[in-house]
Amino acid sequence: MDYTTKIANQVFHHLFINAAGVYCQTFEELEQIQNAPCAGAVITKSATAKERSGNSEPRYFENSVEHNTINSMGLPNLGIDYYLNYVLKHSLKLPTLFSIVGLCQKEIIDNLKKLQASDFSGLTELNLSYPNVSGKPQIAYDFAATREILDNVFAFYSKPLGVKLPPYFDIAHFDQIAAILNDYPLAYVNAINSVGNGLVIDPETDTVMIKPKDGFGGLGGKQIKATALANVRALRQRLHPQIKIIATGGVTNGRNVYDHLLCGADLVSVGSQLGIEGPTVFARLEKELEEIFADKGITDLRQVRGKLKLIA
Ligand SMILES: C=Cc1c(C(=O)O)[nH]c(=O)[nH]c1=O
Repeated sequence: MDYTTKIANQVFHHLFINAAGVYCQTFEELEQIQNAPCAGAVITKSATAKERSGNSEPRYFENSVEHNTINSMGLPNLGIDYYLNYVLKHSLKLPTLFSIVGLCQKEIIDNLKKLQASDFSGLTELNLSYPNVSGKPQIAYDFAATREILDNVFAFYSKPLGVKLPPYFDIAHFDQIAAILNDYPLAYVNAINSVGNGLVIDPETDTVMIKPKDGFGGLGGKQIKATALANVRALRQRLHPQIKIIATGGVTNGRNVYDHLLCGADLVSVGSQLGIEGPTVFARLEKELEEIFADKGITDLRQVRGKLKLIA
């Protein structure tokens, strides 16, 4: 199968990319994705202006039997300069995306001004969907704040930009966020981030699994697949066709990848299952996907992308 896919100035030869936050904290982890068979791209951990240690532990739990995770990492990262150094100083095998975040609008703008002034020429992913530490809703759940930030960003940022979105659960919200995003020259959207503020309990001890926020954390893995598919589908139906879609959420096997393609995904990112299985996951997913293509006689991605069928 020819997986060649273009987003802005980047050409991808495989569908898969790590989800920001997974296998991308350090040079070593980033290189493991660069060298992983069937990986199509790499993205950095969402970077703040300065290094952060993140929340207290335990802050992550994976159920490898059920392919589910919960996390409240608290934005640990080595700071924007570390990741800039990585993308500018090393010969990168794959298209490498730069994830940016800010605990306030000023930090977002300052981070993007630094990228704008740098020699980085790849795709930037503005994460609008991390749990906001100041107790307000996540940025992308505040539609006025989202519009304000994108107005301020596109007043100066001229390099290709995508945004990472949280899951939406209301048709009116799909309509509202798409109407905002369609007003900007976005290269892509990445949907979805973890499903916010879930709760997992240890049956042995009647205790929450993670310490931060009294156990509330972002959900990932199999449990969020239906929500992820719906968000990819709803955004594909509403966004201008030039805004591409990186699908994230619930990918644990080739069928899930196929379903995201049916919903309109251009690329597919893997988070929880990558963390559970390691970088060999991409080759397994691609093999399983090709078995499905063979069964269905599919020889071109255009026969699948966006081809979800409805019931007449
Ligand atoms: C950037 C912080 C994020 C984090 C985190 O560092 O806690 N966890 C997520 O599931 N998604 C995020 O976007």
